[in-house]
Amino acid sequence: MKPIYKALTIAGSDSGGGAGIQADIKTFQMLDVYGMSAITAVTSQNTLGVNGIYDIPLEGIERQIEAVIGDIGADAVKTGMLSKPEVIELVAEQVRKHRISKLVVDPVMIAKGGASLLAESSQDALRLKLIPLAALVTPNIPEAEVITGMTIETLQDMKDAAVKIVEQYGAAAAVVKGGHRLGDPTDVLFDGRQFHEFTAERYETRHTHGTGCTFSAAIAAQLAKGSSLLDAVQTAKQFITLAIRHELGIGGGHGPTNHWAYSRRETGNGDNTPAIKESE
Ligand SMILES: Nc1ncnc2c1ncn2[C@@H]1O[C@H](COP(=O)(O)OP(=O)(O)O)[C@@H](O)[C@H]1O
Ligand SMILES: Cc1ncc(COP(=O)(O)O)c(N)n1
Repeated sequence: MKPIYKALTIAGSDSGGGAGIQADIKTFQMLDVYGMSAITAVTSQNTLGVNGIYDIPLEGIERQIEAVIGDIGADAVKTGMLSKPEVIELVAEQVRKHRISKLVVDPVMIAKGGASLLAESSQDALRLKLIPLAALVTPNIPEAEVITGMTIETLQDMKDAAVKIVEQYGAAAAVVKGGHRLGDPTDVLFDGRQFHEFTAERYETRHTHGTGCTFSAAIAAQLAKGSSLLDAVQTAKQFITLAIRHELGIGGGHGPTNHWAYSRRETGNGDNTPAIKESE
């Protein structure tokens, strides 16, 4: 029998199903990984924005993590919306306690509609407590600017930020995502030794709700299955590029991406694997 690989997401719930826990579990499932969740906050949210955030008490978050890891186990863990410093500290403690090495930290800060998903007071905890435990941190450009205090405009700035997250803050690797720059989006991975750039064609769309969650969940899924970091990021880039290109067009605002597209790419309901240029 094939082994069952398992991944846990510690993140917020998006009632609209496009980001957060829902995006993560859909992505795990499409990549043949058994998905589990520890919910940090429930958001009432749709493609138009977030109109309510209901934090789960710390004890509830801790119990979800203990319940899952204590019984089922997780081959990889990813984090999303953690909102408060106490939550970040709790998650860091759990990661250390359970010796989780394949930890992907997506430093979610602001939803596409502008709602803040991370208190400003959490930024230090993120930098000092969680990032040092990460196998990979996956900031977009505004998040990388907050973490590093740098202004990021050029590809070189993205590289410098990735290096700072690794060398100064102690993550094993960082990928700075380029979706917020103009032109074809290039993501820059620094693995502690080398840079790798992943460039896909930009698809003009407003339906990019949950792109960051989906991308980091795909990386976590691939790591859970034993992929190298480089292969995991490459697959995740293909997964997110297809998911964006095959937009579902749901809702009146920033709609979700298409989590089916990657696994249907060879059966006619998707596309062939998109061209993604990789350079060092
Ligand atoms: N319009 C687009 N077309 C193709 N790829 C995109 C587009 N927007 C974002 N991406 C890719 O989606 C992923 C998430 O992007 P980004 O927008 O930078 O982060 P976030 O969703 O966290 O804000 C990255 O791999 C990025 O390159
Ligand atoms: C619960 C939750 N978590 C994360 C995001 C960020 O989503 P995006 O990938 O669009 O920045 C979100 N909108 N809601």
